[in-house]
Amino acid sequence: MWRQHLPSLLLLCAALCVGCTLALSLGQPKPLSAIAWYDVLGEAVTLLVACGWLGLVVAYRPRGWVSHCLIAGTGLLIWSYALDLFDEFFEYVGVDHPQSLLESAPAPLGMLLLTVGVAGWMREQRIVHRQLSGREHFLRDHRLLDPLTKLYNRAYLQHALERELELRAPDEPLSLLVIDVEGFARYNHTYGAVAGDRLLVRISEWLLMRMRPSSLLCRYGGDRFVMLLPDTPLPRAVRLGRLLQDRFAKLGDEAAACTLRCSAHAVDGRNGRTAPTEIGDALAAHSRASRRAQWAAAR
Ligand SMILES: Nc1nc2c(ncn2[C@@H]2O[C@H](COP(=O)(O)OP(=O)(O)OP(=O)(O)O)[C@@H](O)[C@H]2O)c(=O)[nH]1
Repeated sequence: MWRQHLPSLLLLCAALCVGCTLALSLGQPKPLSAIAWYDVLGEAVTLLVACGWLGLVVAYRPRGWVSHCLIAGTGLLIWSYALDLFDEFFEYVGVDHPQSLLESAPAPLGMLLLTVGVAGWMREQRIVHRQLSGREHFLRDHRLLDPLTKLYNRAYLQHALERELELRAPDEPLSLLVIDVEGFARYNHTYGAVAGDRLLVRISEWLLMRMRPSSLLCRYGGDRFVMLLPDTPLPRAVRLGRLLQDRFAKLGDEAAACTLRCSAHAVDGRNGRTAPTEIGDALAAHSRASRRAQWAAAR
């Protein structure tokens, strides 16, 4: 993100160099005994904090007038604080007025720009919040969210897969990962449905933290989740499934009563294969694989 702000940063550096050169050329160094070190400490920390603000703005803000105001505002404060620090080490005999003008005038202007920038930032946040809550209402009204985990539900999965099949390039790989919590019925029975609900929410959050932002996690129903993995060939989806199974097994605590079973499926989407067919086949293959594994374990 910071590269977008390179011109503003270069301008700020140039202005600071000019300010420091002027301050150096106008002032005489003070003897060490005349330096007030507590003032130096306080002013240096203030300067560092202002630099930290600037760092946060350039690291996280996109380009635009709000960012320009924030950068210019913090830049002017940095200028003022830097010159303020300088006059702890230099004295300005006979040039007091130009020096104090150089040092003091930018601070109120910087504060003004910062205030305008922060007001713009808050306005942006209100707009983003309004849009997000509008989207959430839409999803809830159209029954596309699972009420327990707040993940998308099976209707949304079908809709998302249909869109993916329509829009993706023909050679772009696409996979589905079916994830089942084995032993969940026993867990429910032992600890109660409320604890079961809590475990489902925990597992959904755990899964969300382990997937790429472009993937989509849905609660298909009961203890079954489906992850839609765009741009993912089957072997990579298989590896992800194994990784999730292994990591979940190492989680310990109450989740140790259950295990995850994952199975990956390549989505073809050709020869008239629709989203419901692909999802249905993936779930059927998953159930067959689970039954086979359970028989093998029971023998
Ligand atoms: N607490 C809770 N339980 C649920 C919810 N939805 C479904 N269940 C229960 O989840 C269990 C799912 O059953 P199964 O799929 O047989 O569970 P399992 O023991 O993991 O069996 P396999 O997946 O076949 O290994 C049932 O007991 C359901 O009553 C829910 O929202 N909350």
